[in-house]
Amino acid sequence: MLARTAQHAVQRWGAAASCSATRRGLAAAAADGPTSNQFPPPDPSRLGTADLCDVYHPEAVDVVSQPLVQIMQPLFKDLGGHLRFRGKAATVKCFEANPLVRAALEEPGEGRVLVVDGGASMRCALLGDNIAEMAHKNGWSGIIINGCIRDSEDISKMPLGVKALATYPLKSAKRDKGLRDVPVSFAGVTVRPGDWVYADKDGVIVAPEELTL
Ligand SMILES: O=C([O-])CC(=O)C(=O)O
Ligand SMILES: [Mg+2]
Repeated sequence: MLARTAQHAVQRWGAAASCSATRRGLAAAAADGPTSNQFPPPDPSRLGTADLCDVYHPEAVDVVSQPLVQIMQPLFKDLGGHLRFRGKAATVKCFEANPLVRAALEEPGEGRVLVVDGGASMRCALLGDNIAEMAHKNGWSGIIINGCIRDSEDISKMPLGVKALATYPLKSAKRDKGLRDVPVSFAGVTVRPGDWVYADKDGVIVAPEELTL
């Protein structure tokens, strides 16, 4: 994988400059002058989804391939105070009931991302300010919900990544709890517990292993 990573990085950022420049950073790349590629190398610490796609999904959209990463369809709104977040996935599959969402976010997050398949219901919210506050305090890095949240004004100020389809003011039911830590499929991807999720303003990508740039 590393060889493939390096190879595609070189293709994108220019053979002459990128190998050394990627390591030495933007300032050094600029100092290389005209031999530098017109695009600066990415900041590897950001792990931006576009830069990750350039390396791990190198084939163009019109080429059928089986890349390492999956890209979620662009269905989600950025509703948390953090636009960029990443971490290992934990999952919940539920429909119009959020007890398992609460239970998951009550656990130590250890930098994980909770991925919730709420069946795209537009009829209630699976997350509100109380649960989101708890998630932040427990060390979750973010939450992605195929469904709705509420208390969104407060959640937008929290240092937590939150992506969801929409906001809706009605709370969910508490029966028919659903399933915890099963594979979930929505937005064109399948997320398995333990996969790595990378989210930012551009979108969400999912990989079976931790990615580096
Ligand atoms: O009660 C709920 O289901 C969600 C909610 O509003 C909160 O966490 O504040
Ligand atoms: Mg609330």
